[in-house]
Amino acid sequence: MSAQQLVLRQRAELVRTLCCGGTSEPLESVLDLLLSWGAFVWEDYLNVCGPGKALCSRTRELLDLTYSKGDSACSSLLTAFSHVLPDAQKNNLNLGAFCAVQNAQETPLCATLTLLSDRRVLVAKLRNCVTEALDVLVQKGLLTSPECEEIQLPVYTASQQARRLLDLVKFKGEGAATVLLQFLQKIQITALPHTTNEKCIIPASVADYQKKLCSSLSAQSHFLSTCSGTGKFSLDDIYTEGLLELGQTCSNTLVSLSLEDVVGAVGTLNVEADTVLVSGEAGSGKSTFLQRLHQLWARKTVLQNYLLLFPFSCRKLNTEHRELSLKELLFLHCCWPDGDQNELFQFLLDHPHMVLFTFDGLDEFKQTFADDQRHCCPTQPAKIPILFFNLLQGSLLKGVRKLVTSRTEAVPFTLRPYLCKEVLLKGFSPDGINCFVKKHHSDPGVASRVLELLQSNTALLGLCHIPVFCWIVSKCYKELLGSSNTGPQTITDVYLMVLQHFFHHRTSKGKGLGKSWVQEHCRTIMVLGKLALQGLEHCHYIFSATEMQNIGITEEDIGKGFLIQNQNILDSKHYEFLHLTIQCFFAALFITLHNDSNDTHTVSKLFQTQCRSMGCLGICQARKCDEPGTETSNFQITSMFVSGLLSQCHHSLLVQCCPIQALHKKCKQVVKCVSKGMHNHFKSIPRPVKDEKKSMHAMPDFVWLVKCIYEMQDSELAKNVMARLEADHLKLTYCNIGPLECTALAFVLQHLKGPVGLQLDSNSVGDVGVEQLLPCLHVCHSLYLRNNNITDEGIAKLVEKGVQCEAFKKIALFNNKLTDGCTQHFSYLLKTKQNFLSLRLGNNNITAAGAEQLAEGLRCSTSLQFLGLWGNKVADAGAEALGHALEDSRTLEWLSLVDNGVGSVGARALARVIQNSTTLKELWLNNNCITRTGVQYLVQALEKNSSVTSIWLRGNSLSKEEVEEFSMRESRLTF
Ligand SMILES: Nc1ncnc2c1ncn2[C@@H]1O[C@H](COP(=O)(O)OP(=O)(O)OP(=O)(O)O)[C@@H](O)[C@H]1O
Repeated sequence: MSAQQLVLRQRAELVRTLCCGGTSEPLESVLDLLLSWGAFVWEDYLNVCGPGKALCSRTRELLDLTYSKGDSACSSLLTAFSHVLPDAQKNNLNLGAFCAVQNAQETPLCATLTLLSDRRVLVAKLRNCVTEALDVLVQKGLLTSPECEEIQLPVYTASQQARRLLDLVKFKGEGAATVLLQFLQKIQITALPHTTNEKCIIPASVADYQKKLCSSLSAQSHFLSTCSGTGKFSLDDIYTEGLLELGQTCSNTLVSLSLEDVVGAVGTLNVEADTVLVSGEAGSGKSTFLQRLHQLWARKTVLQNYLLLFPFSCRKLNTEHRELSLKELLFLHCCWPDGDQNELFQFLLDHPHMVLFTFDGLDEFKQTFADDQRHCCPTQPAKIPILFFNLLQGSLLKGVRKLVTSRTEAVPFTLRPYLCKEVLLKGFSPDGINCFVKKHHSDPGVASRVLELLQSNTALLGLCHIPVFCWIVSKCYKELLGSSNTGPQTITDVYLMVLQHFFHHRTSKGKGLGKSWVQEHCRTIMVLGKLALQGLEHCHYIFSATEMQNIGITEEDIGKGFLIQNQNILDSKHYEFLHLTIQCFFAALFITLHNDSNDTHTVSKLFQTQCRSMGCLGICQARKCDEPGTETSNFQITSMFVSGLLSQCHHSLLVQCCPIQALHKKCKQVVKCVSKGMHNHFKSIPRPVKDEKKSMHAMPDFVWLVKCIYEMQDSELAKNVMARLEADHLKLTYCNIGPLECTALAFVLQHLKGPVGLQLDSNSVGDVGVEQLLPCLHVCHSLYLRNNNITDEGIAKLVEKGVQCEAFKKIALFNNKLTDGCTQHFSYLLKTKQNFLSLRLGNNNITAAGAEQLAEGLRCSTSLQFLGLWGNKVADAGAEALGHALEDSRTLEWLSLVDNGVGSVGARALARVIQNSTTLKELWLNNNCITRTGVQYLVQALEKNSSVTSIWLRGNSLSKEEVEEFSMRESRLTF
């Protein structure tokens, strides 16, 4: 297909790809290349970049103009796309193989032309030293100060400033261009901007301040700060590495990031932005991660390219109502300088790349992020939200690295264009859970008993992937080990256990908890519950002593340990709940137990979907209506707790505090709300396109409602709800599904009327999650688990159950952690299940030995149609084993051995499959090392085959001439 046709056919995708990040940098980089390759002249450039045009219009203009210029310009355009886009985006486009354009350019004869021909490289170099370059040009009288100011207007990103400078210098002529090129040659900036400039002289006031910052951060981070009222653990003793992954991976491999990587350049999607987001669900360890980062920086163990680190807590920023300048904000909220403030601040302004800001809990910030008010002056006072938002955008202190944590579901859409990357904190891995429990219990006997208990209660083990639950389980180990029944299954069970634990341990010595402990502590529960609910309604998480007194909270109530003194506000006593999730739990207790006949709507209001945008319970007004915030997240957690508390199994406990009729009534309300919520969700499923199956793309709300049903442990409700679902395919990709969600999903989905395809790609299911999904495997005809950290262990359990499920016919496990250890299980599956259709194991770690194992099963299968082994390492020996096994297959239609180190020996074995098969349609062998001999086998086999439509052989060991020769001989070969 010609380049022009490719541009036309993919117009919508090309526009979407260039515009999806919300920044114009990719478009401008493409234009840089087109200019430098001579595909565009200056007028073209101005036409596309005309002032006031939206990004999409500019991109369309670019495509139109290039198309009108013909095939050669289009091939330059596609090449430019392929240079500029990250791999992940390129994968979805066909950019052809037009790569020789830039080489055609001759070495330019003069400096102004060099500015044009080397434009992309020059922009990259210059963006780190625009100020220095301007200084040189001004000193030589080649530019004026107003021209410099114009270039450095804060609305422009560093790259845009660099481009404006190049353009201006070009128009100034040869003299200016020569000076600029000489300057760039001299400084030879190759390193990233975030490395410390060795030549920088650090003034004494800055060095002193750094020392003070380090010692204050060391002190603050010594003890674990959240949940810290419950026995002081030093962070060193308890800190356990959590799983950190890039939000959007540029490659197909899952990378677990180190702490340095989180802040560093790895995974950057937008080089112009300075803000890194670390997101995760409630209790996944975001605050603890930041605390560890502060501690290690203060010890000079990590991130030493940042000379200064300013830690902020959004919870504390909420309490600041004054207008402050940036300088005041830094010094008042982080660390007060003893030396010369002006010199220190000036250093900061001059060396932004040496400074790191951290903001904990963006989701807790009262106002939603907005970028409509610009504030660029570092000395002018402004309201806190304005300062904060302008810092994140880079309008204030451009170049300072910002690290922000937030609950995933509360990240505002408007913030995305200002993020250089997103890192997901996914809680503990199975090893992490082991490690945490062992750290928590100094007695190894206790630790191993707790771990044994977790292994025997997989629902609880699933919960423990979230650190806050792991903490509760470890804290309440006595209750757990002593319990005679199955132990907690739901989050509500776990929080009830912590409630019981605290009341037990803070009750006067010798007096244990009686059966009627809820009744005994009803007053405390209700006053703390009221405080918690009022707090949630107002996004209020820190409480003054007066507020607490007004509600009737006494010293004795405080003494129960659920509230701890806030360490950041020193002038008077302020309290916060041990953890935000505990605040949600108390709010839920209040909603459940409060028995006011006038108040019949609280439960319904809590569940109403629209109430989450209007301000739940009618009060939360601070945020914009269309944005999710913490209140959404917190009210969702609260409603899960309400569902759990109203579960039949807790009635006997709660009836001590609330009449049974009232509990029944509220329970009915929850059932009604959940059913209605689900029903509305199902109603919104679009009709299927012709010839396609009806597919439900589940939104996060669906997962939340599923979790509510699970908390209620109400199978009847699950059955009734699922009876109404009419879909063949459930798509839950990128929905933060971990083991805990898998438990809830299986509880509900097992009641589906008929089998569906369940697509869970790109979540954190893991082996524990796989095990949790088993109860619903009989209603899955296809299971998609790409990118889910699954190992051979998970596969063993999956196959064991899978062979018993008649409907289960397809599985996709692309990009997990599978090795040869899984192939014996699949082999067994293929032998045992003679209706199994599709096995996709791409991008794992399967070698020839694994392929040989698999071959045993393949030989016996009379049903398999699709076999995908893309990106493994089966090599010739593996291909031979597979080839021999598939020789007699009467069902195989599609086989992929792309990128497997297969040579001509392997090709020969596969040729025999082709020769014998009457069903095979496609064989994918790209990126292997097949030579002429191998292709000859394939061609000969094709002569005897009429079913195959294509064999893909791109990227093998063939010369250009050989490719041409074979293309002529056999049109079904694709090179
Ligand atoms: N890496 C870790 N090592 C040891 N314990 C941890 C770790 N992360 C979290 N925890 C435990 O989990 C508790 C909750 O963690 P944390 O407050 O950091 O979660 P969070 O993600 O900030 O929660 P939220 O979104 O609700 O604010 C901590 O008090 C601690 O007990």
